[in-house]
Amino acid sequence: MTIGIVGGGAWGTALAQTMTGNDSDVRLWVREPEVIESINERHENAVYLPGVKLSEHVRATDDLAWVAEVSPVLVVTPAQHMRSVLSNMPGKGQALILCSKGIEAGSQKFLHHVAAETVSHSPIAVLSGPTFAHEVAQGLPTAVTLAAENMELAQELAAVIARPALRPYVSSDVVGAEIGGAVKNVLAIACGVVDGAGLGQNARAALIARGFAEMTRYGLARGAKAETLAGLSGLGDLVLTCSSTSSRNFSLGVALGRGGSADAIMADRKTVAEGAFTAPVLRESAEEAGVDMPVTQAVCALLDGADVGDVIDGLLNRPLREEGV
Ligand SMILES: NC(=O)C1=CN([C@@H]2O[C@H](COP(=O)(O)OP(=O)(O)OC[C@H]3O[C@@H](n4cnc5c(N)ncnc54)[C@H](O)[C@@H]3O)[C@@H](O)[C@H]2O)C=CC1
Ligand SMILES: O=C(CO)COP(=O)(O)O
Repeated sequence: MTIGIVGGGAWGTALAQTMTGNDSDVRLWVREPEVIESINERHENAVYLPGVKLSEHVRATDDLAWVAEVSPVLVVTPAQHMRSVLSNMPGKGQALILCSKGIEAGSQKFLHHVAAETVSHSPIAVLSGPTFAHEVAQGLPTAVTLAAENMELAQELAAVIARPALRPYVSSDVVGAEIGGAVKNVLAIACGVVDGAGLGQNARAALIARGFAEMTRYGLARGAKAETLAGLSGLGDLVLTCSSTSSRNFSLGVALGRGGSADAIMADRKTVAEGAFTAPVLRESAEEAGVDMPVTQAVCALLDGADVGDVIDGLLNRPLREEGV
């Protein structure tokens, strides 16, 4: 079988390599000519996933129409570029599996809404969970949530993408799967700040737990199911990303916690730290829904240049409250 992938960053490339595992061919749409050359000539994505040998069954291309001929197509662009990329993709009823994590700035739309608006007639699913690209590319065991409103579609797609070391769990909670992935990126920045500012392991655990409470409040207000938020795409990914400098979001937070400015830190990077883009959109969306998200607000303040000590004091000096709300 042939699988399409749109987006040749670390995650799109890792998924491409993994998908070849069932004797499948992969058509991978890549934006940068030098990355296409690196994948097709040297079987490595030297820019975004260096050091991983790719199968000859991965063919990189700049021809979106060629990728769109097959089904399913995994969509792995940065969240803020999904609309512009998909609006150039011919809709042929191919199933789309969205693997990006974020909320569209400006519209506050979740990515399955963005995809539905840009590619007509495509059934849509979301793949999300604790998945560092470099580990998946090495074939290390990984479990993900695969959500589609139509459970039969979710099961069908799960069978197509399952591999010996990639285990999808199906769900019909598309909104929940998206919210977990989007919100955890923001919380991972906060956990990185705790690390960078030397606040200790207790503070990090507190932040994970209170961050999860925040994710749950927001998720429930937006129609997610609690069990999805407590699953792989929510709590699972939150724990992963809040624990390791392998996370770009966590490492952005570490640099902020050491007193760096967001603009300067991100100017040096080619890779995407989605939480920096999600945080202000999430804050707006939460305010509209009447949901209190103090950690998200703190991350927004830090990204806007607030002093780390002041922001931490602000969080610690909030009125005492009941835990379960
Ligand atoms: N890297 C990882 O371990 C994982 C990443 N993700 C998600 O996958 C999505 C893609 O992230 P990565 O593959 O890690 O990207 P990356 O950080 O490795 O690479 C950046 C990507 O952005 C693309 N890009 C830059 N400017 C663009 C533009 N104007 N239009 C379209 N594309 C543009 C580049 O071509 C490249 O593919 C993100 O939403 C991320 O949260 C999800 C799970 C794991
Ligand atoms: O989403 C991820 C792991 O599940 C990757 O996290 P970062 O984008 O923070 O590197």
